[in-house]
Amino acid sequence: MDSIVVTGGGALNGQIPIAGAKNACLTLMPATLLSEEPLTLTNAPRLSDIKTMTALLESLGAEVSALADGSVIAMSSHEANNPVADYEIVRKMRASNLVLGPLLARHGHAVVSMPGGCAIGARPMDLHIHGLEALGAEIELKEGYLHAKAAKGLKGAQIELRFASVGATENILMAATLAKGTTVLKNAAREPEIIDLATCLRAMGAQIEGDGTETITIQGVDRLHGATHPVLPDRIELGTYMLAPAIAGGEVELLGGRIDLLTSFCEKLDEAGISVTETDKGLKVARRNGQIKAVNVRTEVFPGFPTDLQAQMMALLCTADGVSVLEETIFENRFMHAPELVRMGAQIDVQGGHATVTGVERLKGAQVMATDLRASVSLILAGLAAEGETVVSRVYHLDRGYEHVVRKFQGIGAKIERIKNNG
Ligand SMILES: CC(=O)N[C@H]1[C@@H](OP(=O)(O)OP(=O)(O)OC[C@H]2O[C@@H](n3ccc(=O)[nH]c3=O)[C@H](O)[C@@H]2O)O[C@H](CO)[C@@H](O)[C@@H]1O
Ligand SMILES: C=C(OP(=O)(O)O)C(=O)O
Repeated sequence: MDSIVVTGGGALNGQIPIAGAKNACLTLMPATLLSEEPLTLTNAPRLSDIKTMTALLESLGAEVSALADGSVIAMSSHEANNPVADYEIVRKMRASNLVLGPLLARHGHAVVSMPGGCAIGARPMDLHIHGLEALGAEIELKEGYLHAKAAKGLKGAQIELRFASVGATENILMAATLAKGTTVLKNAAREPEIIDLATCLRAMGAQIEGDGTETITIQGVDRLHGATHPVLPDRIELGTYMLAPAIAGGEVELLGGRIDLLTSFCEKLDEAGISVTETDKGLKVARRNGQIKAVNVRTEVFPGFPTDLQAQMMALLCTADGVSVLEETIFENRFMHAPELVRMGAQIDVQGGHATVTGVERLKGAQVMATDLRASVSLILAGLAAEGETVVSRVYHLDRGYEHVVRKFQGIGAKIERIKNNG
């Protein structure tokens, strides 16, 4: 298993281009199943999760080509007639569950392996299931697979989600585009990735209003056609790299970055003493003066502070002046980076969903282990400012969500390399 070695110290300066959003691309790709005509995505990120989604769609009979070094994904579901999403692929990535709604809408039945829990939480599927059942599907769990059928086709319905789940909103939205009649989805997720999906579906001929608000209305149509859609910039990759100069010093410009994708996060950076300025190419980030101030952070659904940036923010707060409290409200087990940061000299006390971080003057390099995608990158960020060498193992997690991660950090002057281990 490869590892990443970071040598801390030294300010970071330069530019980083922000890729297309993993979480948008992973929901845009299954949308191809809704049409027999081609769907092309531009600005796609080059990530292992995208390869997994490619393999899943191919297993369903779709044709998927990665063009222009992977930044364009051309898909055709003309021949996609297998409605079974196999455990062997689904188990690799939770987002595989996003084929359920499209398969059901297209074939009237679908058999999709339950994705199972993951390191950050149990992540059940009840909201996806209840929503699709409200559209007229009958869903049964048999031998680890969700067997869904809608013999008479899907029908528009009024659905209110108990929690504004991103994935459930996406599955229901996609299924409802081909249902008969009107669907009104209340307490829908409002994340930018939902708006991106709705924008793409509209380009394919869907009738959707209200995306980005709590109520989405979908008027079902008979068929969707082909389209070409640019994937929106990755706000989590953006926020991650914004933290690099915040932690290590220097000034970095994030090309393609937008404040509207990260308003709560930018407000917290401001409170912590980090300046974020809009430029004609993106965002520039630097410390306002030497010291980082302690801040309290509570993760929330959009437009609140994103859970996917909580680990990276914790890395920043480890060397802040004072005591910060981070509250994780989205996932029940998302502080696995804390004990690893403690190995680097951080002072963190985790009690249930709260982590209290008492800032220390300097972190110290150590051997640490990545436990999930965002935890991995938080350890790299911590290593950038630590004294000495930090070796992060199990970095395959990183490949899921950060394209050319080493090259991008090196581009701003970080001392970082990937050590291949073929053993
Ligand atoms: C591929 C993708 O886009 N992943 C993102 C998506 O995940 P994902 O779509 O899985 O996240 P959800 O918004 O669905 O999950 C949020 C919370 O709702 C719970 N829940 C969800 C569904 C359900 O049927 N029942 C239920 O109880 C989950 O266990 C979790 O505690 O949104 C998360 C929250 O912003 C992000 O961290 C992930 O990076
Ligand atoms: C939790 C994440 O992804 P996924 O939902 O694919 O596990 C993430 O991107 O941080």
